[in-house]
Amino acid sequence: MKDVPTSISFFEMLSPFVASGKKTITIRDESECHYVPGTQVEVFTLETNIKVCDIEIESVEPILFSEINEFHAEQEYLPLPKLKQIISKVYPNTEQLYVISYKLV
Ligand SMILES: CC(=O)Nc1ccn([C@@H]2O[C@H](CO)[C@@H](O)[C@H]2O)c(=O)n1
Repeated sequence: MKDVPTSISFFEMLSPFVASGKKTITIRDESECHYVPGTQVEVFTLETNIKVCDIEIESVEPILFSEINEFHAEQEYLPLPKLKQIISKVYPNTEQLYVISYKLV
C-alpha cells in the first residue's frame, strides 16, 4: 500500500488564504490524489518550504478540467479565469484532476 501523504505545498502567494480559512479546496493531478479523508496534513510554502498551518483532509473527488466552475473558484478564493490559468500552467494537457477539500485544525 502507498504511504499516506502527510504534507502538501501551496504557492507562497496563496498560502495566506489557506492559513486564514478562506481557501478550502485545492485542485491537483493524479500524483497528488492520495490524500486520505480524516488525516492531518502539514501545509508548507512551495518556494520557501515554510510551515503555514495544519489541515484535515475532508474529501478527494475526481474532476475534469472542463468541469471546473464558479463554485470551485469560490472555494479556491480565486477568480475562475485565474484559477483555470494557474491549473493549465501547472498541469498542461491534463484533463483528469482531483478536488481535495480540507479544513483548518
Ligand atoms: C507542487 C504544486 O503543484 N503546487 C501547487 C499546485 C496548485 N496550487 C494551487 O491549487 C489550486 C488548484 O491547482 C490553485 O489554487 C493553485 O494555485 C498550489 O498552490 N500549489
